[in-house]
Amino acid sequence: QKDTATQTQGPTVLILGAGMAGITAAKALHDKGYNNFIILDGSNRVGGRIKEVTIGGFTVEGGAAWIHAGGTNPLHMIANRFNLSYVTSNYEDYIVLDSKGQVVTNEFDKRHDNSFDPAFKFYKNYSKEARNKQKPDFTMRSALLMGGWNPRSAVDDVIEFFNIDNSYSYGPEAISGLHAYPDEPYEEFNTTDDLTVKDSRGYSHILRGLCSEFLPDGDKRLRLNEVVTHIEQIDGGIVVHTKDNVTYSADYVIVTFSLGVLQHDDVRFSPPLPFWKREAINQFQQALLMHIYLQFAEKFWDDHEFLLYASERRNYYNIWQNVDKTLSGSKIFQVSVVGDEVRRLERLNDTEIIHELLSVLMVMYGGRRIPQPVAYAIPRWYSDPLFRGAFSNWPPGYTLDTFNGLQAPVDKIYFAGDYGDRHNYGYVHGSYLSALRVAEDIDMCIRNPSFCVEPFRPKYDVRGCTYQVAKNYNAKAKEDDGSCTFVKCQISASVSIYYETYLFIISAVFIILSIIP
Ligand SMILES: Cc1cc2nc3c(=O)[nH]c(=O)nc-3n(C[C@H](O)[C@H](O)[C@H](O)COP(=O)(O)OP(=O)(O)OC[C@H]3O[C@@H](n4cnc5c(N)ncnc54)[C@H](O)[C@@H]3O)c2cc1C
Repeated sequence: QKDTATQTQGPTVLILGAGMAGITAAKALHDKGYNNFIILDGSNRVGGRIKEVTIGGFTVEGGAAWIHAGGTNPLHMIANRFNLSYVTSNYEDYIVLDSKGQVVTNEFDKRHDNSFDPAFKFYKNYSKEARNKQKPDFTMRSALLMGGWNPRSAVDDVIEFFNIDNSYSYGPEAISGLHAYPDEPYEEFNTTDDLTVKDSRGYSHILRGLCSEFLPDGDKRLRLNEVVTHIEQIDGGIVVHTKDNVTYSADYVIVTFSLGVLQHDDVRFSPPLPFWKREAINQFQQALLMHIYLQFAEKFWDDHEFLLYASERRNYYNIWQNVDKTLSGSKIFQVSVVGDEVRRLERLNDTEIIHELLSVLMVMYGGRRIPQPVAYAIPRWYSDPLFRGAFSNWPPGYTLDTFNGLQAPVDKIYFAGDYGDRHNYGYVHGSYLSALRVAEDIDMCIRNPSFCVEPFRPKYDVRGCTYQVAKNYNAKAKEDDGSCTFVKCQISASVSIYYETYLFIISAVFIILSIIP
C-alpha cells in the first residue's frame, strides 16, 4: 500500500510525531504557506508526553505537568491564548517527615540555608565563570563539594533530591556542571515562576487548540495509529514505512520522536544514521520520571503543597505532592519517582507498587494504618515504545559540538524535540522552540537550496596538523590537534666541514683582535 502526501503542490514534508514538536512544526509550516504535509503518530491521540489521566472524576497530568519558567516564555503565551488554567507553584510550602514519622522541617531548613544553598550559589557562579573561561566540563557534584556541600544524612539527601533530582531526574554526579545551568530558562524569560497546570481539559488542551488553528477536524493530514518502523533515503527523496506496511514518500522529514525512542533503535534508518549522529543521540541522556497518583476516601496527610520524605534510602518515594491543594476536594496524593527506581517500578504490577507506597506512607505517618486508595493512576513512560522515558538531560562531558550534531539534519531528515534547544532542553517549551527552528530551516532550504543547513562535520573530523611546513599538514583541519611532525634540518657532511672551519676562523680573528693592545 502506498500513500503520497496531499493533493496540493509544493515539496512534501512528513512530520513524524504529534506531540508539542510535531504540531508546532506543522503549524509553523502552515503559517509559512506550506500545506503539503502529513503528520504521523503511532498513538491514537495528539499530545505525546503531554497526557492527562482521569482519576475519580478529576483530571491530573500523567506526563508534563508544569510550564517551567512562565514569564515571557512563548508557551506561557500560548497557554494564555487558550485559557489554560494553572497556578504558580510554591516550593516554600513543604513539611519534611523522617522514617520515624518525626517532623524534621527545622533540621531541613537549617541545613538547606546554611550549607546547601551557599554551595548551590557557589556552583552557579562557578559554572558561569567556567563557561566564560571555556573551561572543560565537570560534574555538578564536584562543584557542590567545592562549595562545601557534602550530604551526610537522610535529611541532606532529601534536600538535594528536592532541589536537584526533582528537576533533572538525575543526581548531581550525572549532570553537566558546565552546561546544565539551572537559571538559564528563567533568565531568558525574566521570571522565577513555574506554573502547575490544573485544567479539567488537561495540559494537552493547548495542543488541540493549536491544531484547531490550522487543521480542520477530520483533516487527513493528521494520521494517528501509524507506527513508523523504517525511514529510508532513496534517490534524493525519503520513504517512510509503517508497521501496517503503508509507505509515505516525502522531500523532507521532521523526526520528533523522543531521544529515548531514537536510542532504543525502535525506528530503522537506511542508510544508517552517520556515526556522529548516533554518538550525539546515544551520549545525551533520557531521564526517567514517573508521577503516581493515589486517591483516598479521606485526606490524612498534612496540608502543605509538598511533603518530603527523608528516607534512609535515597530516591525512595522522597517527593509527595498534595494535589488536593490545587484540586480542592480531590483527596489525591501524588508521588514522583526518578531514575533507576523507575526502571524497577515499571517492572512491578500495580498491586505491588501500591503495596510499597502504602508501606512508605505508614512509616511517614508514624505507623498509622493507611487505607487502600479508592482510585489510582500509574502512567508508565519508560516501557512504552512510543516514549522510552520522560525528558532529556545534559550529562557531564557532552560537548557543545556534539550537541550541535544532535540538532543537525542528516541530508533532508530534520530532528526536533525537547533535546533541541540549548537553554531549554528537557522542557515542553524546548520542543516548541526547536520545532520552530526546524520549520524555519526547511523553509529557507525550500526557498533557496544554497540556504540549506550545511552538512554537519563534527570537530574531531576536521582536527589535525594546521602548520603548513609540517610533514603531515592537513589542509582541511580547522583545529590543531598537536600531531604535527617536522622534517629535520639535515646538512650534508661537506657543507658541515666548511661551516665549522668558517666558525673556527671567525672566532680566532676575534680572539686575536681582542688580545692586540
Ligand atoms: C512524567 C513526565 C513529566 C514531565 N514533566 C514536565 C514538566 O512538568 N514540564 C515540562 O516542560 N516538561 C515535562 N516533561 C517533558 C515533556 O513532556 C516533553 O519534553 C515534551 O512533551 C516532548 O514533546 P515532543 O513533541 O518533543 O515529544 P513527544 O511528546 O514524545 O512526541 C513525539 C510523538 O512521537 C510519537 N512516536 C514515537 N515513536 C513513534 C513511532 N515509531 N511511530 C510513530 N509515532 C511515534 C509519540 O507517540 C509521540 O506522540 C515531562 C515528561 C514526562 C514523561
